[in-house]
Amino acid sequence: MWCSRTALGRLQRIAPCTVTGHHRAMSALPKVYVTRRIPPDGLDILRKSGQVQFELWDSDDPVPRVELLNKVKGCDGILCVLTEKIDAQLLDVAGPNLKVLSTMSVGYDHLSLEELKKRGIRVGYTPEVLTDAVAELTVALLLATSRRLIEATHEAKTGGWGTWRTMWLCGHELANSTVGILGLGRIGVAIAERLKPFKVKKFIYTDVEPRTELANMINAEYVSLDELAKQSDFLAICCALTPETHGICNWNLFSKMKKNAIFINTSRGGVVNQEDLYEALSTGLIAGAGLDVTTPEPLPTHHPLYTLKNCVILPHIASASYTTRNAMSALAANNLLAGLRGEAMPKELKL
Ligand SMILES: O=CC(=O)O
Repeated sequence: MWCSRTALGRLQRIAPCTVTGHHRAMSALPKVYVTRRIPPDGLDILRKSGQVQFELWDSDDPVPRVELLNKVKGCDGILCVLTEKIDAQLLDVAGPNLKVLSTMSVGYDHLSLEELKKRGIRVGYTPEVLTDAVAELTVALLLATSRRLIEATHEAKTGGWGTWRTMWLCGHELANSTVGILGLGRIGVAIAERLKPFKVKKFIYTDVEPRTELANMINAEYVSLDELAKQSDFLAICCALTPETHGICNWNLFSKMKKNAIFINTSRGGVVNQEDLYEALSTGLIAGAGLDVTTPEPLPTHHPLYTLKNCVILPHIASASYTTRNAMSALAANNLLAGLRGEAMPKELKL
């Protein structure tokens, strides 16, 4: 029977399944596997649709690969999150019934698009609904890094706060600065819109080609990657992780940056060469880095980047607001259902 309870060893809690759909006709309903406990709005949509029977990995932790491979067999649809690698092996195991893959993320570097396309599987993702939350967090991380907030609270808590000192915990301010954006999309624009009231002097950006319409919204100038590195006081990384952007933030880039520059990454850890970033931060080549994403995730607690006062590391929380995560889960559910009905998805990735 599709509904089963699975014991998964000591670390993993038992993953209860959830089945929805009309009982009378359940066996006729498309089968869907949901790879994680997703926020309630998305689950409600799936439950109330009466359109699918679905099983859920009802845990906050990722489904073990073996279990995932077992569960996707014969499925018509999969709703996944960014920790699941959707590759040829998984798609082969899932088999020919699989028509729709819906990811609850704007990023899709965990999906093998070529393999999906080859099999005619449609893909839904969740852009736009998370733009505000990600931009907000990026600004928070930028300010925490440039104004040294984490270091400062640590000093206050641990007795480092002596008298008021003239140069103690000085940081870098946004007023009159040049802000660079690597990869100008909706999120980059939303970040710039939020930074503008801080009296930023100039926005510059680079991308594979000029994004004139978006750039006009924030009066940003298109420059080369070299110029972006040279001119930016603050550099925000907003590009997708692709073979072209993998490791693009490396020694070559850092060595061209200003000594006072603050580097902020809320896209994917893979765009950064972390050894080079460590060197750049520890030798004072650049002033600081704020990272919401790393390689790997979680970043092991013994990683050298944690030893640096000028590196602020967050555990990939850019879209983590209640509203946004619910909106992402609702959109992922609606993408899945529309795809299974053979209709246009609210947000479909063009393969
Ligand atoms: O990183 C988060 C996402 O891709 O949605």
